[in-house]
Amino acid sequence: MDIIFYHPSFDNHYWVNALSRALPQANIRIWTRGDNAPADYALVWHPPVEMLKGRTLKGVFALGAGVDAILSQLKNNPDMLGESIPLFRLEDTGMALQMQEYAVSQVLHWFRRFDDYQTLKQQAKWQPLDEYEREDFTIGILGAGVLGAKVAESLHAWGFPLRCWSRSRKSLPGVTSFAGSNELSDFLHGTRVLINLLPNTPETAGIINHSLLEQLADNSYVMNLARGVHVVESDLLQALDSGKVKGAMLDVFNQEPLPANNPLWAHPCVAITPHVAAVTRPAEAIAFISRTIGQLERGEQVSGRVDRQRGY
Ligand SMILES: NC(=O)c1ccc[n+]([C@@H]2O[C@H](COP(=O)([O-])OP(=O)(O)OC[C@H]3O[C@@H](n4cnc5c(N)ncnc54)[C@H](O)[C@@H]3O)[C@@H](O)[C@H]2O)c1
Ligand SMILES: O=C(O)[C@H](O)CO
Repeated sequence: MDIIFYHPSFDNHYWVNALSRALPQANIRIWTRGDNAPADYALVWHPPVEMLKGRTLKGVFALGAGVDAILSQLKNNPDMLGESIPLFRLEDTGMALQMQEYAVSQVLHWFRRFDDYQTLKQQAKWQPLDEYEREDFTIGILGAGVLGAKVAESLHAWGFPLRCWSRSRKSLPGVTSFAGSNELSDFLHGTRVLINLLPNTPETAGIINHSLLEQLADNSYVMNLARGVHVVESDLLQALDSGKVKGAMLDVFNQEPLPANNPLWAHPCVAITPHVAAVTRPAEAIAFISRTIGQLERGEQVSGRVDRQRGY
C-alpha cells in the first residue's frame, strides 16, 4: 500500500516516521512536486492541486477537523478529486479535550467576573462585585457535533443551564436541543454565553451577525472556536461598543494571521488566541487514520467521512 503525505507546516519527516510505525505494511512518502507515482491514500492539509489531480485514490484524509479549505479548493478545481474518492476528516483525536479546556476556563473567567476585576485592578480599586447567578448564565452552543457535544458535557459538570443548536435534534444529558433555522431565534433568546463550533458551510458563513447578536441576552459573551468566517467582525465590534455584548474570546478570524491594524486587537473587551483552540495531535490523529485505513482495507464501516454536498 502506498501513502502520500503533505502538510505545509508540520514536521513531515516526523509524521511519516510515526505513520510508518503505525502502518508497517505501507510505503509512506512525503509528496513533493513532480511526484506522480501511484498512491492508495493521501494525507493532506492545504494540498497543491497537482498532488491529488488525476489520481485514483482509495481515500483522502484531511489532517484536521474542518474541511472547508479543501472543499473550497475543490470548488475552484472540480477535477482535483474524483467524486467517488472518499474524503475523511479527523474526529476528535484529542481536539475535544482541548476545546473543553478552552471553553470551561473562559466561561468560568466570565462567570467569576475576572474581566471586571482585571479592569478594577488597573484602577487599583479594591471593590467586591455582585456575584452572577448560574440561572442567569445560560450557555448556548452553536453546532453540537463531535466537539460541540463534548464541550456541552464538560460545562454540564459545572451546573450551567445549557442549550445547543444543530441541524437535527440531539439528545445530550442536561442540554436543551434546538434544531434547524426555524428554532435559531428560540435558541438565542436568553443565551448569555454563545460558543460557536459550527463547520464553515454556505449556510453558516456570517451567522454571527447583527441580527443574531441582537437576540442574545443583554451583557452576553461570544466565544468563536470554529472559523473566522462565521463572525461579521464589524457587527461584533458594534455590539461590543454598544454594550450589548460584554466580551468576546476569539480564536479564529476572517484573515489569519489577524493583521496588526485590525481593531479587534485593541478592543478592551476582546481576548484573542491565534487559532490554537484545538490543534492536531500526531499520536491520536495517526491512531485514527491507521485504524480507519485498516477498516477500509477490510471493507468495514468507517467514521469521519465528509459529505461533500453538505459541506462538512
Ligand atoms: N479553532 C480550532 O482550533 C478548531 C479546531 C478544530 C475544529 N475547529 C472547527 O470546529 C468545527 C466543528 O468540528 P466538529 O468536529 O465538531 O464538527 P461536526 O461535523 O462533528 O459538527 C458540526 C455540527 O454543526 C451542525 N451544523 C452544521 N451545519 C449546520 C446548519 N446549517 N445549521 C445548524 N447546525 C449545523 C451539525 O448539525 C453538527 O452538530 C470544524 O468544522 C472546524 O471548523 C476549529
Ligand atoms: O479544523 C481544524 O482541525 C483546526 O482548525 C486546525 O486548522
